[in-house]
Amino acid sequence: MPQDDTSTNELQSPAPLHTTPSTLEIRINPASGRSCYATRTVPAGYTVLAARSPYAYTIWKPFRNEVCAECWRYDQGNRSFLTRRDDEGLEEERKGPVAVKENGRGEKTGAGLWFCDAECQASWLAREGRQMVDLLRTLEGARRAGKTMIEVSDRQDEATKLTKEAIEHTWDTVRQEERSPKVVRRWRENSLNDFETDLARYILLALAHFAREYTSSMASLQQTQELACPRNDTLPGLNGECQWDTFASLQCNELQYLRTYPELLENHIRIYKALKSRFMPAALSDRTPGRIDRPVIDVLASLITVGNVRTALGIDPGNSFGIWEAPLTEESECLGFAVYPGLSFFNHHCAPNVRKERDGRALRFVTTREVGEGEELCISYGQVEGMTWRERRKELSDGWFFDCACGRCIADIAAEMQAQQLST
Ligand SMILES: C[S@@+](CC[C@H](N)C(=O)[O-])C[C@H]1O[C@@H](n2cnc3c(N)ncnc32)[C@H](O)[C@@H]1O
Repeated sequence: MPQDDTSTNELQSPAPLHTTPSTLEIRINPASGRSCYATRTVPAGYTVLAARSPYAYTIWKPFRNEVCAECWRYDQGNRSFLTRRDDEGLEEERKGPVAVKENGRGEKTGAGLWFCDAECQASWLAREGRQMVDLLRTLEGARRAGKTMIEVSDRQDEATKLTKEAIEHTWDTVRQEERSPKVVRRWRENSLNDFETDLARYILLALAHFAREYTSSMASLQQTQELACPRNDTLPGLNGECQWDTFASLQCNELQYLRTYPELLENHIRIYKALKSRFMPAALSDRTPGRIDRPVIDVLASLITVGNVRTALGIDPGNSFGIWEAPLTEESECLGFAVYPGLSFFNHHCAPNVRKERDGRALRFVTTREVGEGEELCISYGQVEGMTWRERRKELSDGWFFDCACGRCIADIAAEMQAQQLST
């Protein structure tokens, strides 16, 4: 999983969480794809873009009961500040039967949400809706008992690399299988390990947001809409808060990622099967509480397609930001990852002019120096600034699957070539 150095440690005087769309525009950089450019001179310390909340995210299971699901506060494993769980304390307001399930050991399955207090809980519920708690709880029912950490093995050699055709063929087989409702029902018997369940939570959040956007636009427009995603060359609106169309237009790194970690294809398929089978309307009808909104569930079920799940899985590597324990040190824990679609059009530079500032679940991008009109606005994807160009390239190629074409690398390579020519 690519990681980055997002942290609050650089936060001195928090800039306002406003977005300033007129400050930047997205254009194509021939060497690195879509990229953000300043439309006017921007002073140092200026927030060029911000998002209050990610479109989709996950907190890794080992940290789930140590991190507030709303403000992402983490206190080195101390849990005493977390006083509320899931929708605890709100039971009396429920319309239907309580959606608590039991696992094989007779323990209650929760939704995996812990909050500092009623205020954090209320903020989360106001944004995500109470039915999201039930959806997460339903998904948690698929989690295999026992402890499984992230399972990513060492890189494979060339001979074992997956091809695009092999990936397509594998997914086509899944598409064939799912034609039979009986087969899909059987998929419900499969359980997921922790890594798979955590990735499935991220996908579920994204698709639940999509379903909500879709149903509300249906309600307001009262006309049929096209569910298909926009093409990959779409230039999105410049707003830190985004919808599915911007999310789905992010660069997909499925092939590069699976070629590096081929065994993950199996995890991806298990995740898809769990989502598909557990959120079938029929599967939910006998289990979910009265407050789950049927139209949203029906739309959600229809959005759990091979295409949409692959989109979400392919976006994670290369676009997600690590949620790092702050302040950032060598020992900081990576608590999870989050995708903020509006912020994913910033390219990497080995001498960046924009820094990331995480403030709770909000992320803002702030200039580190004055940036001239027309200049590219770039962040650093990792902590590579102190490395040689060869080290930087390796780090970026290994973690982010691209050969860096930033101005600093081009200049460093050119200087080395010139020095070599002079010495011969
Ligand atoms: C988060 S996306 C940035 C937006 C992307 N350019 C696009 O068109 O969607 C990261 C991807 O942008 C490209 N990229 C970013 N910085 C780059 C750089 N310095 N050199 C080459 N490619 C870069 C790589 O393909 C990388 O995987």
